[in-house]
Amino acid sequence: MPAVIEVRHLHKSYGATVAVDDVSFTVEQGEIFGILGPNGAGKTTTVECVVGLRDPDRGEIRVLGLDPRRDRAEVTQRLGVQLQDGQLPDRMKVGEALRLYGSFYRKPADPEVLMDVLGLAGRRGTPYAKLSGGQKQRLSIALALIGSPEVAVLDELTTGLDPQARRDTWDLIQDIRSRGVTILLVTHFMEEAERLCDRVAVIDRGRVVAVDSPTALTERVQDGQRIRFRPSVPFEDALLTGLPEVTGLTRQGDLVVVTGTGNTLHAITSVLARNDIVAEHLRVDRPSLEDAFVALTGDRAATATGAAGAAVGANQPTSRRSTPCHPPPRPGPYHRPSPADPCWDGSRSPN
Ligand SMILES: Nc1ncnc2c1ncn2[C@@H]1O[C@H](COP(=O)(O)OP(=O)(O)OP(=O)(O)O)[C@@H](O)[C@H]1O
Repeated sequence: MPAVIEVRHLHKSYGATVAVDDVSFTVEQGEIFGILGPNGAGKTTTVECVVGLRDPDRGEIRVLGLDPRRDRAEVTQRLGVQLQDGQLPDRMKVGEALRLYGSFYRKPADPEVLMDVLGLAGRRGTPYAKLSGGQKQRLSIALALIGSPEVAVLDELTTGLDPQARRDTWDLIQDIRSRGVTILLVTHFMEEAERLCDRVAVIDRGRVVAVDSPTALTERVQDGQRIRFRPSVPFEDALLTGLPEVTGLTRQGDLVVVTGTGNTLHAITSVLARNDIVAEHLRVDRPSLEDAFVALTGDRAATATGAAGAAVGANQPTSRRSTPCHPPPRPGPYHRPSPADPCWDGSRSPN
């Protein structure tokens, strides 16, 4: 079966800024495919080219075998898009927005069903301005799905949501995929990529540095496991750093953190025992996707970890671009390509 999305040697600059240098990947039917990368890596520019909102300088893109620029009317009918910074007029109601968007499509989904699935049924008559952040996010997903798309492109879909709303949204995305929709997902969140994505393209400085499943990416991390403990009595680093299994040792206050390969745990606990040292509060961490990400992209990807998911570059200032078609020139475009949308007709900010 041909790939649903094919991107080959995509290149896109904004003046002197090279946003996307050389990006290639394919997305197969029924996949949830993630694009992960630090701020400014070129993720949004890549998906904007994929959905036809930007003209690549070089490279080739096919979506369902179509050229997103040349065949844009057809691509628009078959591709649902939720891009960053979507906005609707404050007074537009949830039900109205869905009906309006549905009118752009040949085979619109039933707004009532979508509102049910997305937990918006009770909000049918609520104006956009009165929705919570999570409800706005769910509405933006509903608008991406109102055309019954075969492919959905979702950019930063859970940014700004609380942990529970984020988890609910993940369940929703899995449900959408189980209905046969192929999903291209841009994310900053490691846990999101790990939970949802079948495969991930890691993009750094406009280039793909790896494409693989989250598990396979994690397995690439050389330093394997990380062991933390509090020693019952002080000891010299050399006691453990001399072991062939140990690749590193750091101290965080009275906590010792050892990284290693092979059976590091056995090696260090044996040595400690022989020296009458008890490893208290011992914890073994397996490498995570975040470790793989940092290994692949270097220190630009310094991240914060947390139960709700580590955010790539969470401690970096957000680089901002001018999004296409901003401010929206007509009701509720969510910057989505629509035959009726001036955005779509090239009247937006320059490519
Ligand atoms: N319209 C634009 N005009 C000028 N520069 C832009 C424009 N859009 C993006 N850029 C620049 O291109 C580079 C890639 O931006 P892009 O938004 O594609 O990255 P990103 O990985 O999506 O970033 P983020 O995670 O912060 O959203 C950045 O240096 C950005 O500042």
